[in-house]
Amino acid sequence: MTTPAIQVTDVTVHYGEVLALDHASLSVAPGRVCGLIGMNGSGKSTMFGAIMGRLRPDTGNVLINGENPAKARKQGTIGYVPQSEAVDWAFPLSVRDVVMMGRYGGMGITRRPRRADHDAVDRALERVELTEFAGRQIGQLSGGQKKRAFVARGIAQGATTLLLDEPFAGVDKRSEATMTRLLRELASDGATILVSTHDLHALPALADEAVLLMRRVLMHGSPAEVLKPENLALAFGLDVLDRAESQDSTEPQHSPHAQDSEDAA
Ligand SMILES: Nc1ncnc2c1ncn2[C@@H]1O[C@H](COP(=O)(O)OP(=O)(O)OP(=O)(O)O)[C@@H](O)[C@H]1O
Repeated sequence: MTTPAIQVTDVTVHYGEVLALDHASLSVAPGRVCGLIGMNGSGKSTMFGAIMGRLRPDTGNVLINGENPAKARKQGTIGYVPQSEAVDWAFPLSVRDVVMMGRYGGMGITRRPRRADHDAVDRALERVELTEFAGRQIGQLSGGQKKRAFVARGIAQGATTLLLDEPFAGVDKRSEATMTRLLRELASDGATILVSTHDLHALPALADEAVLLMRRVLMHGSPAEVLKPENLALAFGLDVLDRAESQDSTEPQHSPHAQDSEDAA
């Protein structure tokens, strides 16, 4: 049997009295795109923290390609695209600097970048179609472009597992389509991708499989199965069913995110 790219087994996490993950288990095979969905506070970011080895579970364990997550992080095999809120966009770093950070994990921040590092950064920028923005301060990109800059950081570091926390929040449909295409291409090249999203409409085009999270994994199946209103109701509450009926759709939750535009950049 193939070793799962991401294996979360029986993970429980508390923040003081708050139970954020409750014996959650999840397995994602290499080359798959998996959507992680759940309401606010259902534990998605905590799940990412556990997978990245940034927090120590009270119970259970995580393996990345059969390795300890701290080791995977050190080796650069796991990359992370944070929520926009988690980034200080005013920081005086260019897009190229951000992508170059993907190379520091392997070489230590004290070493000057070498030709191979610059080449890897160039290739990553090209892959995410940001070459022309390389010199721009990171905060002066559109929402979708910022996300792609962080994907490029993961590509430059050679990550084979990518975690994306809300990559579609605050981006327009065109940026969403560009990101979806990019993630699908990376997966066909063998990368494993776990994406948390509130945008349920994005899931069928994006993901091979989806996980419903509510402190524990309520369901893990195809997007079509997970998006059935009766299954979404398990994670989002019964009002989802009412909205689904009124829209005559199996994709009941429209993303309320603010729009921005790549063209505005
Ligand atoms: N540092 C913290 N200290 C205390 N409680 C926390 C902390 N971080 C998260 N929590 C709580 O843990 C639970 C899970 O939070 P988490 O951020 O993982 O959820 P989420 O699904 O990512 O939410 P969102 O969709 O809003 O980003 C929530 O009840 C949250 O309030």
